[in-house]
Amino acid sequence: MSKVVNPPTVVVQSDADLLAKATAARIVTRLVDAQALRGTASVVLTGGGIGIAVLSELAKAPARDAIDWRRVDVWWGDERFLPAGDPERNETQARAALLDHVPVPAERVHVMPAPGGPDGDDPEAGARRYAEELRAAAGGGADAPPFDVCLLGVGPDAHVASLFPELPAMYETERTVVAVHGSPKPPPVRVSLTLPAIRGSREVWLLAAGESKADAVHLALGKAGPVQVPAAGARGRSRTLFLLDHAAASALPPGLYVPGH
Ligand SMILES: O=C(O)[C@H](O)[C@@H](O)[C@H](O)[C@H](O)COP(=O)(O)O
Repeated sequence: MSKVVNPPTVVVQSDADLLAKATAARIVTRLVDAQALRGTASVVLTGGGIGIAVLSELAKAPARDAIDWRRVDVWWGDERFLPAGDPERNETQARAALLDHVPVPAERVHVMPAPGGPDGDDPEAGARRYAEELRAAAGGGADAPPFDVCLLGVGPDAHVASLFPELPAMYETERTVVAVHGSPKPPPVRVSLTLPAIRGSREVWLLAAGESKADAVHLALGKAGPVQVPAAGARGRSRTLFLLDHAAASALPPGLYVPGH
């Protein structure tokens, strides 16, 4: 079967606040539609400012209860390898922003490893265990489920999840989850989905707000390769959205998107 990847769609909001609200609304529709089609829905969460702001807006959105939270699987695109409960963990922030406020069953919240857990202090062992969890959820011999939506923040260096330019994880073609050492964004040790796992998603949504992201967004929509520009390699099987605010879209050539209000 030939693999056709649709070109990304760019959607621009006036500022970060509206971007977070509009993305939250979009998540409601996406997960409700997935449940109507397949019974369950799956979402991959991201850390970072805009990613957590989206979760806070989702918690506040009156329509959030249109989602049957008992049938949602929650995964992470990356995690900072810090002890459970650490305020800098993406998990801790996602729980405070959303997961503590909606009835997702604990067994459907697929937390990435933390030091001091079943893997000791070994992020590689944790990555292997998370990969097993993905394989078990996917069933049928697949390596990872086709996530309904994979949310990814974008860094100023065009990183997504904990996939940083030129680091060994960018060369991964087999594994779905890897440990990352030497992350330029603190903390240095992280666990991350790889591009092969991300690309198995039905939809990938890249979120960026602020002028510091403008060049990264420009490169990610150009012809750059994913080793240098990880965001250029993050694409969904059926759809890829770049959800931006005006500042993050400011380096894009005219004509790439329809200017909003
Ligand atoms: O653990 C993390 O920090 C991330 O998951 C990371 O990939 C983040 O999404 C980007 O760095 C964007 O973060 P900001 O929105 O805060 O710039």
